[in-house]
This record gives sequence, structure tokens and C-alpha cells, in this order.
Amino acid sequence: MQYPNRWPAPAKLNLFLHINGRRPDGYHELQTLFQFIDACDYLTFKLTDAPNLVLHSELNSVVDPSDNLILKAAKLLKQHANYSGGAEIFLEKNLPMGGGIGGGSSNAATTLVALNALWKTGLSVDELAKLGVKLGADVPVFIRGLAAFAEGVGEQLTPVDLPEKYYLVITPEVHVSTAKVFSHPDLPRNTPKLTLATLMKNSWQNDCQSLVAEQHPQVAKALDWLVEYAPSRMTGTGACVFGEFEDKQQALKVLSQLPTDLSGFVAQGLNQSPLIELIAKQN
Ligand SMILES: C[C@@](CO)(OP(=O)(O)O)[C@H](O)COP(=O)(O)OP(=O)(O)OC[C@H]1O[C@@H](n2ccc(N)nc2=O)[C@H](O)[C@@H]1O
Ligand SMILES: Nc1ncnc2c1ncn2[C@@H]1O[C@H](COP(=O)(O)OP(=O)(O)O)[C@@H](O)[C@H]1O
Repeated sequence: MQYPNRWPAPAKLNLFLHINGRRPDGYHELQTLFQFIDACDYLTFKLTDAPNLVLHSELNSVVDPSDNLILKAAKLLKQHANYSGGAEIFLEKNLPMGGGIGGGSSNAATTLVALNALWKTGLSVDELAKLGVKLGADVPVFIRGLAAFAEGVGEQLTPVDLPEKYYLVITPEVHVSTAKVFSHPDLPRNTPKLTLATLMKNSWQNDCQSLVAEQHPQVAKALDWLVEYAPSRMTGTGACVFGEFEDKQQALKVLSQLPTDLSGFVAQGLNQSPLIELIAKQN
């Protein structure tokens, strides 16, 4: 089978994020809507007979390679499948980190999907998703590659077909820790659970937004600015915020007016991830 050289790891947005409660293990019950966007990191894999797993990336100076979700994912698959060889992995990092657009989780998912194909370890998508959730609650949605309504701690996924709008994503230069947001005493945790049909009719919100905006003036500033142009919210636990547009030109026009101390990009919503499209083309 002819696989490509570069494997995409797309970002996601949480179009809404509701927190319904806290479980005894500290994890939170959520209802959230995931859609991919066509902004991606890219990974390249060179297979080796030697068992070593090596990551080449500018990120190595910021995230210790042993903490990098890419190497953690590769190690997990290698151990699970009892694979004898190794890989050199090259990462092109384009996505902002700690922004709530899921770059780390997506990198992990792409590593699992790509190495499973290249190493011919033969795991099913369900098995890969089960491995992936050990690395992060967001990893399975990237492995399955379909826009989805998520419940539980984010692992119960129902695929959904959504309008593929354009988003202006603002990337405030602050790193928000997901663990810190979820452990904050003031985080609202009591949004009632609703059916998907009801949620689709309601206006959408992110229950982490007020807390994160209070703690990070750059996030509040981005939201105050963007909301003048389009319905806007934060994604995940922040710091990125996004405004929805029907029309790409309109989104680009607003981007061109962004105050100089903010930065961002325009991307299109996708119901199928570029990673899964690529795998489907091979089969
Ligand atoms: C809440 C979301 C929405 O997409 O936030 P973002 O990370 O994307 O901003 C994700 O589900 C996050 O997924 P992910 O980033 O993979 O989370 P994990 O590594 O599993 O967990 C990071 C920390 O967040 C908290 N956490 C995460 C998920 C959840 N349902 N309840 C939690 O309380 C836990 O304290 C955990 O220690
Ligand atoms: N390959 C990776 N890409 C990005 N972040 C990574 C990676 N591996 C580990 N991390 C760690 O995970 C943290 C959260 O990453 P990221 O997925 O970008 O944020 P978020 O979950 O908020 O979207 C980073 O700050 C970094 O310390």
C-alpha cells in the first residue's frame, strides 16, 4: 500500500462545552460538540529496524521528548502490539499549544493511526481509540476522525453532520492549563444534561469561558473584540477563541482588521478529518 510522506494532524474546535458534574475520580462529565478545522500539524515517519523511537522537532526545546504525546503514543502502540522495530518521527508544528484546539491530542492520534498502518500492527479503530484515551480524553475523536457530540468524560462519541462554516480563530499568547481550569473551585459544574436534539436548537456556550477570561485579560480582550463581528466563543479550556462566519471572504476581512496585539487565522470546519480522508483513500 502506498502511504503518503506527510500525515496531517488537524486541530479541533469545541463548538460548545457544557460541564454537567464532577466524578469521584476528579474527572468531569461533559457534553461537547467537536468539529475539525483545516489547520494542521504534519508528521513524517521513517521506519527503522532498530527498536528506538526518536522525535525530531523544534518542540524538543520546549517539551521534553519523553513527555511528548507523539513518543508516548508510539511507545504505547509498540508495547501493545509487541512490535520489534522503531521509528524516527519528524514533526512540523504549526498549531498553537495549550490553546484548546487539541494539537497535542491530534499529534498522538495521528501517530497511532500512521504507525499502525506503517508497522502493519493491524489494530482496529476501536482498539486504537482505546489505547488513545490513555493519553488524553480528546485523543479518540481524532482517531475516529468524524465531527462528534461527546459525552461522559469526552469519550462517548456520536458522529454528527454540521454546517462546515468558516472560523476566525484568535490565538491569545497565553497558555491555559486544562488541569488547572478543571480543578478551580469557581468553575461552574452544574449545566443540566440535555439531549443532542435540544442542544442543537439552543444557543451554544462554553462553561469554562468566564473563568478563563477573568484570569486572562488577553482572552477577554479577544472575545470582546470578536463578538462585535460574529457569534464567538472559547474552544475547550482556552485560550483560543473563534467567531463563526458563513463566508470565507468575510472572515478574512475581519482577520485583516485584527488589532496588532492579537493574532489569528481563518480555517474551515470539517466533519471528516484530513487524516481519516487519507486513510479512506488507501482502502
Ligand atoms: C475539556 C477538553 C475539551 O476538548 O479540553 P481541551 O484540552 O481541549 O482544552 C478536553 O476534553 C480535555 O482533553 P485532554 O486535554 O485530552 O485532557 P486530559 O489530558 O485527559 O486531562 C487533562 C486534565 O483535565 C481534567 N479533565 C479532563 C477531561 C475531563 N472530562 N474532565 C477533567 O476533569 C483532568 O483534571 C485532567 O487531569
Ligand atoms: N506533540 C505535542 N504537541 C503539543 N503539545 C504537547 C505535545 N506533547 C505534549 N504536549 C503538552 O501538552 C500540552 C497541551 O497541548 P495542546 O494539545 O496543544 O493543548 P490543548 O489540549 O489545550 O489544545 C502542551 O502545553 C505540552 O506541554
